[in-house]
Amino acid sequence: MARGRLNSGNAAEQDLPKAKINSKSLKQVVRLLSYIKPYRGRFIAAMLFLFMSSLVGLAFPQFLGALIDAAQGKHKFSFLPGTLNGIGLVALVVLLAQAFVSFFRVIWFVQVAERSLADIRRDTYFKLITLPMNFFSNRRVGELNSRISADLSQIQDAITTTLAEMIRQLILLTGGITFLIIVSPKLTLTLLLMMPVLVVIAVVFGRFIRKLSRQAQDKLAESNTVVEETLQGIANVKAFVNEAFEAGRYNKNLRDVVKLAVKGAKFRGLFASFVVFCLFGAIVAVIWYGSVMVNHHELTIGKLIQFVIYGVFVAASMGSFPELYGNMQKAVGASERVLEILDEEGEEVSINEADNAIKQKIEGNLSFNNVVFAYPSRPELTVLKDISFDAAAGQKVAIVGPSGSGKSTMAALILQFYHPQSGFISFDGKPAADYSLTDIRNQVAIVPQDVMLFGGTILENIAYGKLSASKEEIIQAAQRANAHQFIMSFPEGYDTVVGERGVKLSGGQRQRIAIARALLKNPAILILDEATSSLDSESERLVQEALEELMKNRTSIIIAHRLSTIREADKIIVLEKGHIIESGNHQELISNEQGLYRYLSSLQFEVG
Ligand SMILES: Nc1ncnc2c1ncn2[C@@H]1O[C@H](COP(=O)(O)OP(=O)(O)OP(=O)(O)O)[C@@H](O)[C@H]1O
Repeated sequence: MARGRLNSGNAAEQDLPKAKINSKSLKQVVRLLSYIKPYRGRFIAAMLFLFMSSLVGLAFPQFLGALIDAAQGKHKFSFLPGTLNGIGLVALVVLLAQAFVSFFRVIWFVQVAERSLADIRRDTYFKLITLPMNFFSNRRVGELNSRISADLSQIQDAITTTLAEMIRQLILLTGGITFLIIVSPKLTLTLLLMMPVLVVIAVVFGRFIRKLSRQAQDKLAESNTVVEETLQGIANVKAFVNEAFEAGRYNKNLRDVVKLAVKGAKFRGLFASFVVFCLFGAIVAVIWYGSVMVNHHELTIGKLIQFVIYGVFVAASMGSFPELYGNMQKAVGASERVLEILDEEGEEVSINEADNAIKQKIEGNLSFNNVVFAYPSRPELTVLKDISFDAAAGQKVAIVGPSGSGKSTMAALILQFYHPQSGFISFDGKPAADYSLTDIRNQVAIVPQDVMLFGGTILENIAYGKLSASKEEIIQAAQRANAHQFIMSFPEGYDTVVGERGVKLSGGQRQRIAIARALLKNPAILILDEATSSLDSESERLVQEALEELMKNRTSIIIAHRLSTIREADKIIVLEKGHIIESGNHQELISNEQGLYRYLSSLQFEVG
């Protein structure tokens, strides 16, 4: 039982790191708060209502005091009616007003937070997907994902709850203390001397207990690792007859968990006794001293009760600050991480589709001019060393070479995923820098090795090549890509859902979908990253036919793994360790007895 409580708590929330709140971090938060600007009218109204409902909350002890005094025939509150019914009626009206105000306050805060958060989410997501490729090689997808989910949820909580709650508690605290002083400065002094000490002790104690419970949690996780390890390696455990050893290991861990949990329980018990003693002690002390004052006619009973309730208000808001502050720290940390993404330099891609339309046409002439390149994440390894070659419009150029020689890197450079450290790539004789990024990517298509299909219909997946394509265009592309027949063999045809929750397509089928996609895009330059995994001969024939169709009338750069498919290429470039060591057509290269191409060919088929 004790452990159940000890281990409770929202793990995900606990995991979010807290940040220091200082002027720099607050500036960051203010920047993020600028997302509230479009909804500021509603935000201000919500703040106003929050203010009002907190003030009305402060008025309730007044009503209670007035009611009790009125019951004793005393009329101490000049601004309220003197009769019991009169006071009750006013209280009811105020209550209704309070309910009304609270309703709108909550709704408006949520509306503002949801809308501005959706804006932040949209901007963060768009920034993420337009960041250069290099950004992604240094980060894990899970980490980026958590920024969009956990971090932004924390900020959302801060706007909807924490901020409002902090303001409310601040009003209750200052208002409460003010009323305490008005009711009885003497009693207030007694209370205020006790309270901060109690609150500080409670907070420090609470923190210590939380630390203990976290330790117990860690220990428990450790013991679970033992279970996991032994179950995974159960064959080993059995083969070595180590059951007793593992049981002993687990048992020791469990004993530690229990020890920690019991220690935690002791402190928890102590804490509970302390709270009960101090809390009730404080109340008893105040009531005792207050009663003495009532006896001496320094205070009415109504005022005493009022005082006790305000005292509870003040204590409760003092007690709520540490948690609110902790949440604020988490939100500040989350804001910093989100802003980090928003501040990154993105690629020049517009969020408006219309802006990304082709402005400068590319005929298909491509050349590499003394290109030298190392990945920014691994600057010490020069992947491409002084690469120069030309591909005239409509030509087929194949790139071959051992694994790791830099073939895919060349494709990444053509697509402008990265930029050379020296040298340049040009299209139709003009350096890539003279074109807009979207112009280049819109006119270059890639059929990758591993075709990624999105969870959607086959139709949607093909249309990814040209979002504006009509169904007829899509079907036509599928027919040219030898994909129509297999698509129609599914009961739902083009509306068949693919991916995790749908039909799983074979490698060859996925490739033909990718070819249909590329056909629809109709690029001037095509990059074919040949699949390494071999298909069966029928599937291979269908894919090869589709590829031939796709390569017609455009420049094709073929990253070839099977040399049989590139015999007809206009030019073959042989790459080794980032250098072009040979180039020419098949006949020329094969006649070089010492050449790498001839050697690679001999490994794959009889030299002809
Ligand atoms: N994102 C990256 N960051 C850092 N280094 C990379 C990255 N991608 C590839 N490399 C390195 O660049 C070199 C060339 O890789 P590349 O993928 O271009 O070779 P490849 O010729 O296409 O190989 P394969 O035939 O196996 O696909 C390799 O040493 C590889 O480790």
